[in-house]
Formats: sequence, structure tokens, C-alpha cells
Amino acid sequence: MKRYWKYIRPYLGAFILAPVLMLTEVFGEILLPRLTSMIINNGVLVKDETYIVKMGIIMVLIAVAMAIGGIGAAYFSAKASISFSTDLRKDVFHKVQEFSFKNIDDFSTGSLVTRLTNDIQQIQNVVMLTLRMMFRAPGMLIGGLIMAYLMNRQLVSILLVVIPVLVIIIAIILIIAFPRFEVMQKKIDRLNSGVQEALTNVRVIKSFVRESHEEEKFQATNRDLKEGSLNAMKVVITSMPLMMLMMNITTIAVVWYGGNLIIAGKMPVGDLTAFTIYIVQILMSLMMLSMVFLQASRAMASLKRVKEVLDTEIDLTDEHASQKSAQITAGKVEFRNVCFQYTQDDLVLDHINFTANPGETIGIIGATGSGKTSLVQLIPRLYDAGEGEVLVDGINVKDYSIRHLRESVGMVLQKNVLFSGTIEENLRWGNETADLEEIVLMSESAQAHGFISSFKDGYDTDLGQGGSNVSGGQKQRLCIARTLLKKPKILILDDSTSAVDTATEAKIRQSFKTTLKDTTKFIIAQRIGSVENADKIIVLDEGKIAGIGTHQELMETCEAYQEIYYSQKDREKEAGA
Ligand SMILES: Nc1ncnc2c1ncn2[C@@H]1O[C@H](COP(=O)(O)OP(=O)(O)OP(=O)(O)O)[C@@H](O)[C@H]1O
Repeated sequence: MKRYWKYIRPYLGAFILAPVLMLTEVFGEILLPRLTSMIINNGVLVKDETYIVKMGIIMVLIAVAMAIGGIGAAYFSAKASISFSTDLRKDVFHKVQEFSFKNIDDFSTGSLVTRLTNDIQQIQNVVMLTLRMMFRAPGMLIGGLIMAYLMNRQLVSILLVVIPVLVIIIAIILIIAFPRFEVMQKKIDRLNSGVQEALTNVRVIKSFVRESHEEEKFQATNRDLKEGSLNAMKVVITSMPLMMLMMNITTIAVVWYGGNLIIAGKMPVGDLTAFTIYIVQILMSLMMLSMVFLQASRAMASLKRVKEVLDTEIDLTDEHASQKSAQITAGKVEFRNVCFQYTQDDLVLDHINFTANPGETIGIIGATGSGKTSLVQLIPRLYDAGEGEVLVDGINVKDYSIRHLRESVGMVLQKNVLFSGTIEENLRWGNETADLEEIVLMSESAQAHGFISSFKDGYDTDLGQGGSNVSGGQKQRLCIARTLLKKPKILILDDSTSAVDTATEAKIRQSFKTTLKDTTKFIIAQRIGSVENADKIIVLDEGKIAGIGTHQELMETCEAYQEIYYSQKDREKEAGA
């Protein structure tokens, strides 16, 4: 509860006013039946019109006060619960932003989306319901019981049977419902993940004409969610008629027993009317409480899932960094006996040793899955090495502040992503304060200026979501330009020119010689031609370094390199023929 206090404290006024204003409804509901019985007993039965009018006016005034209180309570409960969930959502989103890649791998993106939206919505609903019902339901229950008891003790004894039965029914419903709600939320997760994947990859789906397959997959998850939801709702659905049944049986019992009392002259007619209303109110309040508990049971499942996100230990922080103020000045990179694995029994990098001197270009080549991306990801600490040390300028990367480290390391990821907005806005991600001259210069260096200028709106061209309205090669060049604007001390290009033609790629490499003269450059490539002129080429084979040296050296000493070289030459010849 302590952790949620900070979401309540700023809106304490609304959190207090909502249930307090609801008390007007409680008082009204308790008073009105009594006044009704007084009208019947002292007005209708003795034909006293003035009394009826007087009491009628009082009842109307009470009803108006109830309406005002009800509106106020609804307003403040909405304000309190919406504010609560907005702030909670903000914190969960902040936490997700702090997540390391490994943390993100552990949750699926779809699940995080559900937690941020649907789960928090459930919590909001229950906060609102609780604020409205926390005084109302118990107030009506206790108030109704007292009034009914004061009117007729014998009749109240009927409730001694009904209330325990209802409480047992409610308890059973809650025990059955909670796990079903948990299952339902997981199914919503799965649906969200599926929708997200299908929408993000809609182009691939269309190009493979897999729409019907995706639809079937979606329908299966959708059906599964339907079954899960119905399974949970069944409990809610059966609870209502059951309670109504109990209420009607009780009313009939009261009318029958009370009728006999009237016939025997032991009770005035008006009292039976009021008594019946009180009984209905008592049972209604129990039903309201059961609704609150049911909603709360669903929200508890959601709260548990939100808590999981908030409680996730960020496994990659700079909390214990010993040189937080250190800045990268030269860009020397050293790997000392580095081992790395994503999962316990799968060694992806096996005792990697090499040094990249400032300004050098390091090519990394190897079969797919050989660990190239994993290797470079350790430099800006997207993941942490398991064993050994990754050093930049002689300092372990874990000792830098993450901010300083990542500001100095520019990485163009294999999966390039642009954001909606103009080209200029996207490029400014690299440096918000860059002037247009600088932006053009870096775009020229990434061989992007040409095609940007050919667009009608140039740098003001709006990019579709994820950069959907530029070609793959253009997108790659924009991503390179964006990173160049960072003026990184270390630049990593992870297969980021794969969609660019070889001539343009060569121009980009050539321009690096002037724009990035002092920057240490890591270039992961599939084509040997892309790394042939590098100062050093690292050949990776199943997570191990199979060779390291210049193109010439590797051609003489490294079998794995020769194999890649000749197989690519053969392919080029075949393509030429
Ligand atoms: N997030 C991850 N979780 C678990 N395993 C992973 C993850 N990313 C990569 N791997 C595994 O680690 C190994 C090395 O992957 P990596 O992406 O580093 O290879 P790569 O040489 O860059 O491949 P490619 O040329 O295809 O990009 C592969 O076996 C891959 O399945």
C-alpha cells in the first residue's frame, strides 16, 4: 500500500470527497423508506393530506440532496481514479524505458502493452468503484439492518439465514474467479503480441501472401481469448441471478411473514412497505459488495502484473560505476577474454580477445549466428559480458555512466528504425542542436543528401510510421546520417548497408575517411568487399575468433576467411555468367 500512496497523496481531496459525498446517498436511502412508512401510516391511512404534502416535500429535498451528492461523488471518484492510473502508467512506462535489452527479452512487447493499457485500466475501474462503494455499500447494509431491526426484530431474523448464505456464495465466486481472471489477462497478452507482430510486419505478410494464415492465427488467439473471457465471465454472470434469486425469496418470505403480522394486528401496513425496501437495500448492498470484490479480484490479477514490471530488477545499470564522470576521448576498444551468453547453456561468445585502436576500421565477418551482433552490443552495454572485460580507453565499460558511454558510441542497428516526423526531425535524434549545414554534411557523408534533395519537401519530408515511405537502402542511409550527427568516438555499423548498392556503399566508406578520421569504426558485413580495406578484420566462427588481421594476412593464414572469400567470388562469377 505504501508504494501506491504516492499516487493517492496529490489527489487526496478527491479520494476523500468521493466516498464522503456518497454518504448523502446512504443517508437518503436509509431515511426515505422510513418516511414512506410514515406517510402511509400517518397520512394515507388517516387521510391527512397536509401531512402527506409536508412529508412529500421533505422527501423531494432529500432526493435532490442525494442527486447532488451522487454527482459530486461520481465526479471526484472519476478524478481520483483517472489521476491515480495516469501517474501509475507514467511510472510503469518510465520503468520500461529503463529496462535493459535482457529485461525486454524477458517480457514480450505485447505483454508490456497489455500491462500499460488494459491492466492499468482494470485497476482504475476498481479504484473508482471502491471509492463509490466503500461507504455506500457498508453504510446501506448497516443502516438498513439497524432501521429494519428497530421496526421489527422478528422479521430481521429472516436475514440471519440469508446473509450467511450470500456471504458463502460470494466467497465461492471470488475463489473461482481470481485464477480465471489471471488466465484471461495472459490471453489478452497473447492477442496483443500477435496483433503487434502482424501490424508491424504487414508488408512481409502481404509479400508472402500470408494474410489468410495470419488471419487464422489471429482467429485462434481471438477464440482462445473469447473462451478465457467467457470462462471468467461465467462466474460473474451466474453470480447475479443467484443473488437476485436470494433477494426475491427473501422478499417473498418477508411479505408472507409480515402479512401475517399485519393480519394479526401486530404491525402497521406502512412498516411492511418500508421493511421490504430495507430488506432489498440490505441485499442490494451485499450484491454491490460482491461486485466490488469481483472487480477487485480482476484488478488484483492486473495489479500483480503491473507490480511485476515495477519490481523487475534492472540488470544493467551504472549504479556501481566507479568512473561516472569519465568521458570517452580517444575511442580505443579492448576485449579481454570476453565470454557472453543469452541463456545459461548457450555460449554465444567464447573468450574473445582483440584491440581496436582509435581511428581504426575493424571489419567483422562470419556466418549468420556466429555472434557478430552480440559482440558489438557489448561495447555500448546493450548487454553485459558474462566473463572477461570490455574496455574503452582503458576503462571497463561498466565503470562509465551509461549516458556518457552511449553518447560516445554510435550504433546503427541491423533493424533500422525511423520515427514518424520529418527527415530533419529524425536526423536530429543524433544531435538536437545541429545546424542545417552540419545535417547536410553528415547526410552527404552517408550518401543520403542526394535522394533527400530529390524529394519535393527535402529535409521537411514527412516519414511514415517506421519510415515506411522510403526505400530500405534510403532508410539505412538516413540511419547512418543520424548516427554520424552524434559525432561518435566509436561507430558501429551492424550490417547497415546491406540494402545499399555496392557503389554507394563504397562512397560511404570513402567519406568516412574524412568525416570520421579519428573515430574507431566497427563494420559488420556479409560481403567481404565491405571490409576488405579495414585495418583489421575479425573472423567469427561459432562465437570464437577464427582469425584476425588485414585482408592480405587472413588470405594467407585463415582458412575460414578464405572459404568465405572464395564462396563469394564463386557466387559473383555465377551471377556474372
Ligand atoms: N536476444 C537473444 N536471445 C537469445 N539468443 C539470442 C538473442 N540474440 C541472438 N541470439 C543467439 O545468439 C547467437 C548469435 O547471434 P548474433 O545475432 O550475435 O549473430 P550474428 O553473427 O550477428 O548473426 P547475423 O549475421 O545473422 O546477424 C545466435 O545463435 C542467436 O540465435
